[in-house]
Amino acid sequence: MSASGFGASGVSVRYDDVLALDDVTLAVPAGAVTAVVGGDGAGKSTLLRALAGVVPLTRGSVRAPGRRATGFMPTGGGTWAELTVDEHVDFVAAAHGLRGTDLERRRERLLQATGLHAARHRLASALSGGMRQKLAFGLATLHDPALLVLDEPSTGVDPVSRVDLWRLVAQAASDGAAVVLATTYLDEAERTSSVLVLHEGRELLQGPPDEVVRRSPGHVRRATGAHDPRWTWRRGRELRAWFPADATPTGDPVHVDLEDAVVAAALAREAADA
Ligand SMILES: Nc1ncnc2c1ncn2[C@@H]1O[C@H](COP(=O)(O)OP(=O)(O)OP(=O)(O)O)[C@@H](O)[C@H]1O
Repeated sequence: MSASGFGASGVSVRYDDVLALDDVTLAVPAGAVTAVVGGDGAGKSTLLRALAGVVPLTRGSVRAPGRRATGFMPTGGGTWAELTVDEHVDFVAAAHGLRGTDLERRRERLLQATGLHAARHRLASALSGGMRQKLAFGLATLHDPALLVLDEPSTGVDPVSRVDLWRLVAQAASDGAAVVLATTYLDEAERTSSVLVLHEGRELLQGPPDEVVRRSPGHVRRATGAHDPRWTWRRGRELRAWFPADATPTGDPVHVDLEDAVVAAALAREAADA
């Protein structure tokens, strides 16, 4: 864990009989965006909830600044259907003890940054999905948290709003926050400082995106002939095939990106566990 940041060290979390996280370590430095990626049930939400201090640890430790200096945007949540945009700001501001001119300055900043000025008197239930996500982001950052934890902030959001949200995330990091987010969009993760790839609660790969790509196990090829469907996946109009490091791969080489690297790492782990 870096001295100027936060993170998790050897963290395990068990829910009854499910070991959701198994000995995971992650540094979340200030002034940078750190991504947690992985498939369904990989443990992304559990790790973020552990960092936000809302789930008890079974083992390990978390270095975090405490609730008052943490901003948490839960997946698909953080807003209430029956409150207007302005009422959300009032509600969250009250929870942080913000009032007076300081509150009005922060409200104005949120409305400007999220483009929600014209919608300030609208109920959250009458906002588009993208507007709701931007509101949730604005609320999570209203108190200028030192640690910002975002669980799939752009999932289900149209491409234009995704760009807007990403700009807000990058701005929070350049303003000095330690930002950690879960995402299923590997093109987003590719733009972060560091990526943790989780699979069934365990770390598969970790590091700067280009390093993760370089360290991806085995060979990835464009699938041309008949390949075992277990080791094949679709990328746009093409099929990809994965081969273990000691195999002789067939098919054209491809430019491996983070998405290929993550799939390759998951397949390698499945092959090793089989
Ligand atoms: N409250 C809970 N009680 C019991 N099991 C849980 C609970 N929350 C999560 N799990 C289990 O823990 C594992 C990790 O779940 P988690 O939600 O952290 O994964 P995820 O990577 O965020 O996946 P998704 O994107 O599908 O939410 C899964 O097997 C899940 O079923």
